[in-house]
Amino acid sequence: MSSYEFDMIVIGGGSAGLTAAGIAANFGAKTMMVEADRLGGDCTWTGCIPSKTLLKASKVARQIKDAGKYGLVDNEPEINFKKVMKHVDEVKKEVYEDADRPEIFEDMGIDVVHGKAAFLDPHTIEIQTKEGKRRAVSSKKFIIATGAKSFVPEIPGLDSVDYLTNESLFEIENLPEKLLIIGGGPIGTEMSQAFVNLGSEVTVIDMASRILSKDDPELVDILQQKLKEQGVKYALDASVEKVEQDGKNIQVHIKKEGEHFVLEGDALLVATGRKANTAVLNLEAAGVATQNGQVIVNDSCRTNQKHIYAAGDVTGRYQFTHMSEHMAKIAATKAILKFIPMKIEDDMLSWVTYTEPELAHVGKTEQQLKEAGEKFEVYRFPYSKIDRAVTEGETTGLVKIFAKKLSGKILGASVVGAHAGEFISEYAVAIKNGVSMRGIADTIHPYPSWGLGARRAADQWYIKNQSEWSVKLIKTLFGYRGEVPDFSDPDRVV
Ligand SMILES: Cc1cc2nc3c(=O)[nH]c(=O)nc-3n(C[C@H](O)[C@H](O)[C@H](O)COP(=O)(O)OP(=O)(O)OC[C@H]3O[C@@H](n4cnc5c(N)ncnc54)[C@H](O)[C@@H]3O)c2cc1C
Ligand SMILES: NC(=O)c1ccc[n+]([C@@H]2O[C@H](COP(=O)([O-])OP(=O)(O)OC[C@H]3O[C@@H](n4cnc5c(N)ncnc54)[C@H](O)[C@@H]3O)[C@@H](O)[C@H]2O)c1
Repeated sequence: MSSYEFDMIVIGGGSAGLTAAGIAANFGAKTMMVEADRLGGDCTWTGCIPSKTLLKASKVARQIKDAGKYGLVDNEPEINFKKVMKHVDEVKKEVYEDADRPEIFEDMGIDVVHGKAAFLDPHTIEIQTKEGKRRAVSSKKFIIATGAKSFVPEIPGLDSVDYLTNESLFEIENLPEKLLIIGGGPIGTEMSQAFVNLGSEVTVIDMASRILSKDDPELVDILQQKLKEQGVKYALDASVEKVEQDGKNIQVHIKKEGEHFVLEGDALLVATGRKANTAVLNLEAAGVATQNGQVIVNDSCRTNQKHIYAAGDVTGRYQFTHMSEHMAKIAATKAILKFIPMKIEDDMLSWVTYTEPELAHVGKTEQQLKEAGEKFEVYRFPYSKIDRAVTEGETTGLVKIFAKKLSGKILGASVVGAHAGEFISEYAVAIKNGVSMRGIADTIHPYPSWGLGARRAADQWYIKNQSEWSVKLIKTLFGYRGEVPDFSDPDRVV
């Protein structure tokens, strides 16, 4: 019998913590979950849910503006921003009530405790409640799932202006007239579209030469072109020199191509990455190793301490809800059942930026494949050839698949366009289960579904593998008398 009070303590109740605690309890471990704030974490309260709800409201506004393209009348949407934000708030609460409430986890037998946890020694944590009460608890095993918060760079003057981060953005009551965003990553890009559609003037400032630097440049260009058409302005390759408050306005001083410019807005969103929540955990007491403040884990999500695992944003490895859940599943299973072979499926990493058009990716990027010296073909298929895209007036888009020429083995895929986030799941299933381009091409997909676009894109594998000599061989073997098609363009789309 263990001398510890619990078999498992999960620290943090966000996407990773909730998943890990649920799995641990399900395996019969006496489990405690400690949460400093509200169960649900970043995703429910300050991340995915509010951002996607705000984006949806903004997309509806855009549809009203652009109704003419469906034969209806273009109209200027009447935007009551307070109501929009009330709706965002209601959706957060709905998700919390449905999936994150403490009672749901208490019903699984989990001891849910509110308070901030810090290690006292490798097997004991101290929990400090909001009221200042302290309690020490011991456990045989731990999973650290304390997430991350916004990283704010040291820009002169930033501390003296009222800037926003994802933690405060979804609490604002008034629509900014001019919103400046520092950072053109997923947060900056999604929010630039949300606010421009709702009527703000938006400028994105980034020190990099392009937005969404982890995504395929060809596809990012397509998305960025759309965002520019909708009114988003960009100051890229720009270094932010200082920030100043000028009455109600905020001035951002930038240097670009050797010249100095001042951008002015009534709101400033800082979206420049994330910083792991490890400062208060006292990880030294547990002997857990970190790098740049992030908990170091191996592919089984184990730290350098055999009984302590970590999952999600606190590890700094991926910073997506689905990856936090994937890691939590591995961490909890490995911690409880030790010998089950499970590891992070890096090759299957996927993500979606939920703009309109969406931008999605799974598996290896073209750049990664080139760097690894891998031989592969790129199969492109434009949305303009997908009948459903035509009927829906959503022809801006491109499917790009990276696969082996002969076997058709899929190594990665990137899609920009409507429902790209759904497309990408088909490629994720294919990569995981070894379904080749031919396998997708030969699978019946209903007409005229979006999914049929995935099949048609896979048909390109047949097209690219056809050649003049193969047709000539067929003709000779069977005595056929037709013409040999023109194969001079290997990238022709059929
Ligand atoms: C604006 C925005 C939009 C996003 N959109 C998407 C998206 O569309 N899709 C996607 O996949 N990902 C998205 N993400 C990323 C996603 O939100 C995170 O990857 C995910 O929430 C991380 O989950 P986590 O459990 O690791 O951390 P968190 O959700 O941050 O949970 C950590 C929890 O630990 C608690 N905690 C911290 N320290 C302690 C302590 N000492 N003791 C006790 N508790 C503690 C915190 O209060 C928190 O509740 C978005 C993020 C942002 C900011
Ligand atoms: N749809 C999604 O899945 C989704 C949506 C939002 C956020 N997220 C997650 O949240 C994480 C954080 O998002 P993010 O957009 O804050 O971070 P990010 O790290 O992806 O992008 C930050 C951007 O800010 C720029 N930057 C950094 N410091 C700067 C400075 N001083 N001046 C000018 N530019 C600067 C960088 O060049 C980069 O382009 C993402 O990595 C992602 O994993 C996911």
